Amino acid sequence: MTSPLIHDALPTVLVVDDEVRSQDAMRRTLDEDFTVFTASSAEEARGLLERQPVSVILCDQRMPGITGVAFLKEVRERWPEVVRIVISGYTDSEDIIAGINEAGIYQYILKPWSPDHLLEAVRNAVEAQTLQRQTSRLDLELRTSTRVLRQRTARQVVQARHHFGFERIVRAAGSPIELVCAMAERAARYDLPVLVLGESGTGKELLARAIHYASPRLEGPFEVENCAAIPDTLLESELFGHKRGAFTGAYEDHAGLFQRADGGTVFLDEIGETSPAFQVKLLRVLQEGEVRPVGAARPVPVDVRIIAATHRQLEQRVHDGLFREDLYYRLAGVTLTVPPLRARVADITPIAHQIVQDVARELGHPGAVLPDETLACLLAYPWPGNIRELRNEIARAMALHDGIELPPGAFSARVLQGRAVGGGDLVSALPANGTLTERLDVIEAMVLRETLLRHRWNKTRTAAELGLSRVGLRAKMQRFGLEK
Ligand SMILES: Nc1ncnc2c1ncn2[C@@H]1O[C@H](COP(=O)(O)OP(=O)(O)OP(=O)(O)O)[C@@H](O)[C@H]1O
Repeated sequence: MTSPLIHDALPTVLVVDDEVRSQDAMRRTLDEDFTVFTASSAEEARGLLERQPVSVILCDQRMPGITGVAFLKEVRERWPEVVRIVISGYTDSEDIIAGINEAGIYQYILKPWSPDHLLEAVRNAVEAQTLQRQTSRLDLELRTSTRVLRQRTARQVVQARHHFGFERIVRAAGSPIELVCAMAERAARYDLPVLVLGESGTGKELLARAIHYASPRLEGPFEVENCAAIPDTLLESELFGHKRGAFTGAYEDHAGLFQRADGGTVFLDEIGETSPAFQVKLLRVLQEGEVRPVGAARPVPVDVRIIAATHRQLEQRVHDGLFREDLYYRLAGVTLTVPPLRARVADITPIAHQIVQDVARELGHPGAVLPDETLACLLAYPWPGNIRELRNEIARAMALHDGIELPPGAFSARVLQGRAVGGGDLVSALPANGTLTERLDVIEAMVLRETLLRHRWNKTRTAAELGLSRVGLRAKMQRFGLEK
């Protein structure tokens, strides 16, 4: 065995041949471009491979005790990164062909070899090894970053679950939204489409998110599209994607929201506003489980759960021919109705407190206190814009009012007038959805609130005016969350 002066910059080649003359010939050919080691037997070669990193091994097929291919098979198992070349005469070719796959031979060179051919073969082998190393490094980096990404995703999932779970839906004990949440939590477990009905600002999106994070899809994305916000043509490309050149301005392929949400949930808000043409396309996606990007020849399979929402009476729209019946039934696997805020007066106080905290955090505000007089005022207003309106009112009052305590005067005239008339206009205050009992409950709560306010929360006088016993009045106040 000979060990050359190791030249750091040159790749290393190990020549294994029991004939010293062949070894020398190969060394002379390769010496200028490579650091060449030689070994006269498999035994010697093993010793060297154990001590010395080698890029390429050139092995004669005929050696005492072991064939080149059999030895290279061992090399493959123990030093898989070494690129293997076998050198043989014509008569050996059958053995080589039989073992070539098992030994993972990069190339075999026939004797008599020409120096140029040998040099080129070794150069190519070194290049192949460099590429292989780069690929393995990239592969490792990819696997590591995917793992980091997954870990981060798992952490984010826990956080998201905390931020968007059902506990984020603030409500008073006994609130009608409790029943909605209980149904939603059950529905979340099964891969059924969900249709969420309710007026604007009632928390339909919040409920949809909670469903996603309580579902087996929680690690997948939750993608939101407001179908009323963009014209039909854009909506199609936004949801289903488009191919480059599909229309003017489509400079690149674009993955649509459905593809981005693969494995997760798509929340389609304001579904009632979509055109009949778009409804047909959406129906096809739901039926076939695949989307066809605009301008694409082939559809792409997608695996998403759909939660759709609307403030419209969707069944009525079906009846009026404005919404496809077949699509309606596809979307309405489970239908949940979020009651308006005025139908759950008991929720106003805890939600208002939560909003104060949220807004303080978001605006970097020191925080605010809502005195009883202000809460009474908030309770008396019918909140046609629901929780979104409540949130806007509180944020505005916190931003504009000096001082921690927010008196009724910090709120807009609309809200103050609501208090003055004790519940506002009855018709506009009525919920758009719900059973007769639910709607009558809203009216009952408004009448109670108005009378209580007029009598400055004096229960004896309020009960007397309404023909109730004090105990009866207290029970109703409790039921509707009308505690001052
Ligand atoms: N129960 C609740 N507790 C606390 N915040 C709530 C609650 N419900 C809704 N919100 C808040 O009210 C605002 C409006 O809610 P959301 O956007 O979910 O309503 P929406 O019904 O989807 O409205 P739209 O139909 O207009 O899209 C959001 O800021 C949301 O965080």
